[in-house]
Amino acid sequence: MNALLEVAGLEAGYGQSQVLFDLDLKVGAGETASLLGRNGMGKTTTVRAIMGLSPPFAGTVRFLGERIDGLPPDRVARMGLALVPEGRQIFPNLSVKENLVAFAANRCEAREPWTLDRVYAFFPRLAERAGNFGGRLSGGEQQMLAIGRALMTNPRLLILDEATEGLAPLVREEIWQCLAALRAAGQTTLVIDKYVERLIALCDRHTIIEKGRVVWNGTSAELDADHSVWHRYLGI
Ligand SMILES: Nc1ncnc2c1ncn2[C@@H]1O[C@H](COP(=O)(O)OP(=O)(O)OP(=O)(O)O)[C@@H](O)[C@H]1O
Repeated sequence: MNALLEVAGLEAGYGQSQVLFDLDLKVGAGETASLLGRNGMGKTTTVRAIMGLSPPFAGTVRFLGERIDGLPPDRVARMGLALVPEGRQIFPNLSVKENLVAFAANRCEAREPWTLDRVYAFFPRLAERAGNFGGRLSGGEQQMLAIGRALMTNPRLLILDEATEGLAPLVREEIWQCLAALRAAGQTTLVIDKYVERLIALCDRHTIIEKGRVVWNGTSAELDADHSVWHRYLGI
């Protein structure tokens, strides 16, 4: 696999408290990958370490073959990584349009970059609500805005942390469809979520962590075929 992101031997945590141990993770160019695990197992910490938000204690994070561990978050973002964080964190007092243009860039030098018009075509609901404050949107619209804002940076790698959390089933389905469309468009994506069946349908490969360590990784076909893994590590 031609790895776009390659995490090796990652150890990270908060202050004296170590959360991740010798964690390896790869995402190939053009792949959609998932990071799975029960609550509190270290998924968000992994993403924070990749993005430079929680500098690793040890290990390496390579992006396009270059070391990015230890770089500040803005440098990591400029390399072409974009995070849609847990809780969305859109700007409530900026309009939809202002949220979208705030960090616009063409990080991956795409021939057909994401622009305001393209994001509006992808999420017509955002076009309808262009002048509304972010804080006045529904949960699903806020999630679309968070994804649209990340796409406006034209990321080489899009990371979504619990993008469907707290959404009604129909709205959740809209987000899954949007992720499938991004995959079809060739977007490389790392998805953290808990809906295994939807992730199997969406993703190429999966990594499961427990107590900060990788306990399983494999393809969708392998995860689909072994429900004992779901039971053992995901409590399903
Ligand atoms: N800011 C922090 N300071 C100290 N400990 C933290 C902090 N954030 C998370 N932790 C701890 O790190 C561990 C891993 O948390 P993390 O948020 O990475 O898990 P997660 O797998 O993303 O779970 P969830 O699905 O609940 O978000 C947990 O024990 C958590 O209590």
